[in-house]
Amino acid sequence: MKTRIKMCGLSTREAVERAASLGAVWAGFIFFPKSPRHVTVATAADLAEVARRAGLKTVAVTVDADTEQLDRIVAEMKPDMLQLHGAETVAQVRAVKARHGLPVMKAFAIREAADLYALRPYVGVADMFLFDAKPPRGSDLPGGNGLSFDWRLLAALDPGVDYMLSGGLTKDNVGEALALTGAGAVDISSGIERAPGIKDLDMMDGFVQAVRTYEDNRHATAGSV
Ligand SMILES: O=C(O)c1ccccc1N[C@@H]1O[C@H](COP(=O)(O)O)[C@@H](O)[C@H]1O
Repeated sequence: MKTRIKMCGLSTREAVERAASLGAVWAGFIFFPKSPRHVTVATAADLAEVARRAGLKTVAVTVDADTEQLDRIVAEMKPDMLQLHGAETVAQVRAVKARHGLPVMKAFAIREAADLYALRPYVGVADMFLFDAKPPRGSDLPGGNGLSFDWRLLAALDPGVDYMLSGGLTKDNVGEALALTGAGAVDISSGIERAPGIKDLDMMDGFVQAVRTYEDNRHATAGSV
């Protein structure tokens, strides 16, 4: 099966259209004012419309958002999925799902094996998981730091857990990340930027090409005797 790709932190029509033409599945929009990728709800609503028309699913990325903020994002942007990238509790995930009737992807920051225990109570509640690196000390950003974690830790995961691998992925390391984890979906933001918050269309091309090259090589190896 083809690796599903989410391109996150999109803030221009060009980047959204390129993500679609490259066959990405999801376009992510960041609602976190301290992020260089932050977009207003109005901008996200416009870009989400472009994304939908181009066949992309849209993801609203929020960090410990309150009810009022989520209500507004859902009403105006009409996302297909909510990515909760803060310290949202199981009860909050359940409440968000009940209120909005949308799938929720809960993000977890991973540095060591024990960090994976945190997701246990969310299994069966969150629709999908996202694994990112822990932010460096003093960082204002809970995600989008361009840092990766030890992908081998995911070997301990229950194979039934549907997740997206993220954190510091680039065209140069995504093949190794996929080989080590067997992830079915990847999420990239900084690795397709020429400067914080500025997506680079050539880097977007390069990333997707690297994913597809990995898949072609894997199939070729599997087919050889
Ligand atoms: O990208 C951001 O600025 C951001 C801000 C707040 C929460 C999440 C954010 N991004 C998410 O971070 C990961 C990894 O990004 P990167 O490839 O390492 O830059 C990704 O899931 C984004 O959705």
